[in-house]
Amino acid sequence: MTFDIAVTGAAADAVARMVPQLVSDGVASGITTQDSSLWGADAEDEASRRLGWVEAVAASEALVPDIIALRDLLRSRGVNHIVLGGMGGSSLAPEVIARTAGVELTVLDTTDPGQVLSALHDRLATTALVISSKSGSTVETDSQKRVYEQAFREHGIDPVDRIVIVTDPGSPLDSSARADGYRVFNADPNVGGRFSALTAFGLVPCGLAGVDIQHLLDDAESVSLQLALDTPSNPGLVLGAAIAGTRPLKDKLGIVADGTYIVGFGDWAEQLIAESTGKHGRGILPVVLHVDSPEISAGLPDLQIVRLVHDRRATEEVIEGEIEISGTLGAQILVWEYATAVAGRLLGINPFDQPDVESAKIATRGLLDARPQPSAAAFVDGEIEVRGTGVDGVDSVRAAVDGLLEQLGPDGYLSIQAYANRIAFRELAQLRSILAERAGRPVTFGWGPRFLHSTGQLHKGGPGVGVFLQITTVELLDLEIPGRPFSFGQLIQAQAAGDATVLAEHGRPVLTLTLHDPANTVEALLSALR
Ligand SMILES: O=P(O)(O)OC[C@H]1O[C@H](O)[C@H](O)[C@@H](O)[C@@H]1O
Repeated sequence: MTFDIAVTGAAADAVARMVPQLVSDGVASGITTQDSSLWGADAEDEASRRLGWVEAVAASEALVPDIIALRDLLRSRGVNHIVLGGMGGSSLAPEVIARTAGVELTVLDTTDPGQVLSALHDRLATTALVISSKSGSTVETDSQKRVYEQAFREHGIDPVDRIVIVTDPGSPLDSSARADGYRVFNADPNVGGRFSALTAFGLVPCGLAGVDIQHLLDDAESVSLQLALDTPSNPGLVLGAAIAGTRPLKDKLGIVADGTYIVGFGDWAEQLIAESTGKHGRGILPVVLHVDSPEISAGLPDLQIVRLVHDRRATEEVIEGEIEISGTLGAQILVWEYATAVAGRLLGINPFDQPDVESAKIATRGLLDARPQPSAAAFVDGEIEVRGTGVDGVDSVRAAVDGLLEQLGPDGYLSIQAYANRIAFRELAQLRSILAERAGRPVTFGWGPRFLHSTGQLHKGGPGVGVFLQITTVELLDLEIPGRPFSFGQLIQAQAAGDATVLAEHGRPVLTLTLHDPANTVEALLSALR
């Protein structure tokens, strides 16, 4: 199994219409030789610093022996548990790679105090922490590092022996970590976060956890020549045209794991597609679905289904209108990166920037500085406070959510954003299918603050047709962030409130449900909405 793609229906029409032009324009070879002019003059400067991923496989080979040597050293010291602190492109790929390999890696991409506390209390004596941040300035990652440094010290462990840093050369984290004596792996600064899966960002945490990272690179290498060629069968051109060339554009992309051995691929692809394409009022909304999700059989004209199947045989039985893909994880990562770059060209956008991510960060910082009293709830239903759009004249959570769904347009979608402990309250994710039944439109589910570094860009910069259901939780225990004037609990609340403010400024409806003592209210919420 290397990589196979089959297209039917509108996707096949798009391939027939677009690929010959992409071939004659030399797009595949242009991407491979890092031609930064492929996305227009406005994107050229950024693209000139963002195409290093095309040679990531070759460049990363040199890292493998160092990572394996460090893994063995840590193991010889009794370290058998790896935690990864990082957000977005610095954590989504490692999670998929490790889960697919069946290797334990604790991914801490949160500011939820309960989830951070649980991680801190989990095998600290035999844990090493990888702190990954390209920019070296992401507040979540910095907070995770601070709290682990303190915990290690309190347990008589020198953090220098247990914390490994992955960052770009010259970042603030690079300088401070080197000064503090940490082991630092530098990544290629000419690769953006969401394209960094096959660089040190994907390889260091996974390799330390025990994944066969050489195998991953070999799988990617097996498609790299095919991807470089200006031929009609180039899978990067075919997939790019199939997802971004339909007319009218099917701008929701349902990603369905249907037999693939890859675990959680949609969670990684979400960031790649949403952050790369969702800007200037355009974009493709990734929607992670199950085989039995209501959207699949609903016949929605703007939803393109891509099914990740097990092998070539399955791709011979493609469901009409769908795209079917099989392939190894390494191959899939590289093909989807090429396809996303191709999609950016077809959509006429710069696939390498994320202009609207910063707005939520600014709003969060403003709230952390000013610490305003939270606005009064419009009403309280049981233990759930209700605020936001469409709550006038209603007095139940169910009626408020119905009011939100009524604001869905014919091309709209519902985004559920749960700022919560995604381990302890994983059943909150059931809200997706519960509300998809009722909404009749695509529904996405994201954990906050992790989605802010992923689909968050598209929700604010994309076509502007989403309606938003925020779930926030107030846990009984909070956790201080050493050396910071705010706690994890205050940070996550400010992140939720900041993003709600920015979405509202974009004219989008936002309904916020706040669950006090979530251990006792999550089930009540699910029951209220079933
Ligand atoms: O790796 P870092 O610099 O910490 O960035 C983590 C994430 O931050 C931002 O949200 C960017 O939009 C993402 O693309 C990036 O992956």
